[in-house]
Amino acid sequence: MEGLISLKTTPGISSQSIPSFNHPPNFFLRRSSMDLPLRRSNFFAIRAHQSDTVSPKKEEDEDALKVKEWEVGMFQNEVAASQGIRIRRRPPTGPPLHYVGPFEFRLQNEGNTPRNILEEIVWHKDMEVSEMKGKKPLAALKKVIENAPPTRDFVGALKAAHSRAGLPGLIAEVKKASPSRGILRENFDPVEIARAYEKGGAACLSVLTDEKYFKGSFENLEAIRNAGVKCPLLCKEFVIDAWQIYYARIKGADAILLIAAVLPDLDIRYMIKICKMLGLAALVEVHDEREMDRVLGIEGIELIGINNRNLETFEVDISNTKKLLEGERGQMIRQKDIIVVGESGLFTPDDVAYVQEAGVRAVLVGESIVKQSDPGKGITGLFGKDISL
Ligand SMILES: O=P(O)(O)OC[C@@H](O)[C@@H](O)c1c[nH]c2ccccc12
Repeated sequence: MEGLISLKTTPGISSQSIPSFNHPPNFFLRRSSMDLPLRRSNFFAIRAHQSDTVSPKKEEDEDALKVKEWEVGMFQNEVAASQGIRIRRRPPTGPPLHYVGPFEFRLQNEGNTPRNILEEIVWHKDMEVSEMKGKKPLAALKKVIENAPPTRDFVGALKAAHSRAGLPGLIAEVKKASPSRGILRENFDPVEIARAYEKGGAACLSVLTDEKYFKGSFENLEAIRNAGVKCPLLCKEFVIDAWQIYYARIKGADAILLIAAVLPDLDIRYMIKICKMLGLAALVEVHDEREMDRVLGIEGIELIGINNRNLETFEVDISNTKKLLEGERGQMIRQKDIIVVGESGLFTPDDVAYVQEAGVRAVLVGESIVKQSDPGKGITGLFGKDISL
């Protein structure tokens, strides 16, 4: 049985004063900008609070707007679920409330506990982004972007590396830690690692910016960009809000990751448009056939990453890349001239040859090269030869 985790009375609101409502009480708006959960208690508390200052007509309009917002939120969650997206968005104020007479109480494990690590990361990101947005509003970011140096051609660099060496172009990842592997490198100097990767023949770099789970940062991204590293940079983030794309752009990103397990199609479409506007490449990441099919239905995608790691369970299986590129899917990818990136769990020249054979033109590698005392030499070990020549 689930535990009772809080119990309190609500001043001014008794169960009798709450009109019945057809919507489930624990439904939350998805958008982080609308942080107020429109449960009936809040909804009517807002009304009560406003009633002496707002005219009845205005109040009615505002109520109608709140109900509409609630419905739109419900619709968005339903759309995500219908696309097979299992990752739910964070309930803004914890577990849903229940009422017995004048008492409110909350139950544990009732939609308030993340079901897996990806969901936990996304819920934490929701809070982080709301806070950062407050400090740096979009309008301010847009001003900075007006004077920002141009982006570098991420896709072009991968294509050039692939046709030059006849091997998958390498996106080398600046990665200090991960939730599945813990700390990968103790003495971690992001700029030094980035320079070693560049010297070792990487076509592009990936820089983790998530702090809590991957011990990365936007400062790392900015420092690598400002250190004169020429490889185009992928901002490796959990993007849930377009604001993050603008922020990545001002911190020096040339490309950004969009994870299909987290984002509904409409969000991916919208974010790809923003990327194009800002001169960024979008690497759209999939893990299974369903996500691949969704993404193949979206116009304008140039780069698809196949993650061999399941972000919900951490299981790694490099045959996933092969599986997702077989048959009609592979055909469609070739027709559309999409560059596929094989991601995660690649350690040996055999691994690289295996995913190349499966059809990738690029690979994204972290652990196996970042762990080496000289990450540049790690690249030589990964490919079985010096690719910097
Ligand atoms: O360290 P690896 O197994 O070589 O994996 C690198 C990269 O693929 C992995 O870090 C990654 C792929 N997709 C992600 C999404 C979020 C965070 C991390 C990732």
